[in-house]
Amino acid sequence: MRLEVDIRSKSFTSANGKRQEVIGGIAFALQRGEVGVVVGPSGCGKSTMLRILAGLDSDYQGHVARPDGARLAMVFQEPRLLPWRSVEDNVRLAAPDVTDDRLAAIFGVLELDAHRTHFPGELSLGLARRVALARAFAVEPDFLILDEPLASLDDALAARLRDEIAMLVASRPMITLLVTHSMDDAVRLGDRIFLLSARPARLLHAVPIEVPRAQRSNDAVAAIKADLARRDFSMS
Ligand SMILES: Nc1ncnc2c1ncn2[C@@H]1O[C@H](COP(=O)(O)OP(=O)(O)OP(=O)(O)O)[C@@H](O)[C@H]1O
Repeated sequence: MRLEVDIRSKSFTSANGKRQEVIGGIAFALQRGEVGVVVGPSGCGKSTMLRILAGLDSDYQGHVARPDGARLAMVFQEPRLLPWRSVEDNVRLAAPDVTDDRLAAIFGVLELDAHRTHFPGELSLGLARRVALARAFAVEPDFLILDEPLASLDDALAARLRDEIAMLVASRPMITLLVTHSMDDAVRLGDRIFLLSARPARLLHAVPIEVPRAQRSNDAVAAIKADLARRDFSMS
């Protein structure tokens, strides 16, 4: 089971008819069990790339091979919950085959048990993100895409949710691709970090993180970040 990405070019035509290249060359492969983290400047084309990988946009030059029959789950920056359905129904509608035990386990890890009967309008952004993540994991995906799942949360909440994501990722061998602006999150969660240039996005470096995720203490993370800074990976 392998994801192969070779996007040579992707352009949009703006309202005034001008073509604008958004992706200028991104190629990598991810194996089952691997977590790839994409880091790049704002507006460089990360969400555009994720839409291509998810199969939502086929208007590009290049080739993407998703694993045959792979079940895909995607968590967008905004949680996109059904407002008139409870938390539990939002998850069950997306994953009708989920067992009560599996649901309880996911809600347990994501600290959602007390919110099963709440409606999306009653939830903070952090809780709504958790529900979107619960929905994604309930589907038991083979390929999981997370677009900035920790953005706009305060530091403590982001750290908790990051640990919860790490726990859920460890519970299932899938291909995970996560986008973030934070080198700290990238180093804590990734097996490989893909550093993109400013628009049009090109893959500048694919950096493996050799220390196993479970052994990434604060000290280990600080050392990895210092090493990356020393190697001065330029992002432009
Ligand atoms: N449907 C579209 N039509 C025209 N231009 C688009 C479209 N979607 C995205 N763009 C442009 O493509 C560029 C890249 O957008 P994209 O959302 O992929 O960047 P990003 O790296 O995810 O940004 P951010 O870090 O801010 O989330 C932007 O300049 C955006 O305006």
